[in-house]
Amino acid sequence: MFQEDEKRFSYEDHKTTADWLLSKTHHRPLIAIICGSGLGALADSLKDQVSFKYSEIPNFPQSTVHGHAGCLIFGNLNGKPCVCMKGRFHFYEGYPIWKVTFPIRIFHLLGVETIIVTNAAGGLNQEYKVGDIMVIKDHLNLPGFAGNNPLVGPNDERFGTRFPSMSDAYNADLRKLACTVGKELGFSDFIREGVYCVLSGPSFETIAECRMLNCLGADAVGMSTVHEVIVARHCGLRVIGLSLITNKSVMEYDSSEKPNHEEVLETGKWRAEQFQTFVSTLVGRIELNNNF
Ligand SMILES: O=P(O)(O)O[C@@H]1C[C@H](O)[C@@H](CO)O1
Ligand code: HPA
Repeated sequence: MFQEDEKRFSYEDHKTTADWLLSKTHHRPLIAIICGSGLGALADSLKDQVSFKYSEIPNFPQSTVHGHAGCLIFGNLNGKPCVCMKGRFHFYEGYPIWKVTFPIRIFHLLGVETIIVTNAAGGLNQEYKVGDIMVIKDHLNLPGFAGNNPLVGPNDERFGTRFPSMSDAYNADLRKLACTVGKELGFSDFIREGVYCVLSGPSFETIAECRMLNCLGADAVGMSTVHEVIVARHCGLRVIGLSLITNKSVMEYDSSEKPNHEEVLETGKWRAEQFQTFVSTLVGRIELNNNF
């Protein structure tokens, strides 16, 4: 694969980035949030913000996708110290998979203990509606079946073990908390729990692929998140994942629907307020300092 020609970042390179950030801000985040496509408004609700463009952070890749602004924002959300990626990196942008997940290890070195990964996704489950929020219960790493796993390559034990378990990837207590918070907010009509499947993109799925993924047990399909989650679990972060169902996957040959990025961003805008309330309330209820 052409991307693997690039030299991987060492533990020391990661430390350089983390130490640079720690020297530039007084914030010491315990929760990291990754904003999915069209969900960047979430980052704007942080109080006492200190913000860095990705272009000024040593070793950081750049965002190239519309709807991913490209800045790292530190601040407090509902009283909790957070760091928020307003814009993530995707494999389809041409980054090697280890670079896509670079920020996760930076979060670990900053002292983060819990990560909230959000994304926009197509709804494969026929009961799902556009605008539903799916709490991710588990994932299917389809690129991983073909060897595209971010942990392929030499393992640095300072980050984590060679063979991490993924049977507990999405923290059960946090999933339960998310469902409780959803109920309390009166959001039950559009909160779901399901399985997210990652593909590499950037092309959307064919009808046959959507049918196959649904048969395999996937409720939603997207182009991100799973690689971040694998690296997060490898270095011991606690994970909760949330998918906004921005479009229904096309499952019928007589349908004239076509998934498109504009619809994805529009749904993000349309659900922005409730999505922000949901995440902010959840953050307020998360127990910190390894008290889990
Ligand atoms: O970053 P996420 O996974 O939210 O973005 C999804 C996948 C593609 O990047 C894009 C397609 O519209 O949205
Ligand atoms: N497929 C893949 N990725 C996506 C989709 C989709 O339908 N919607 C948003 N991201």
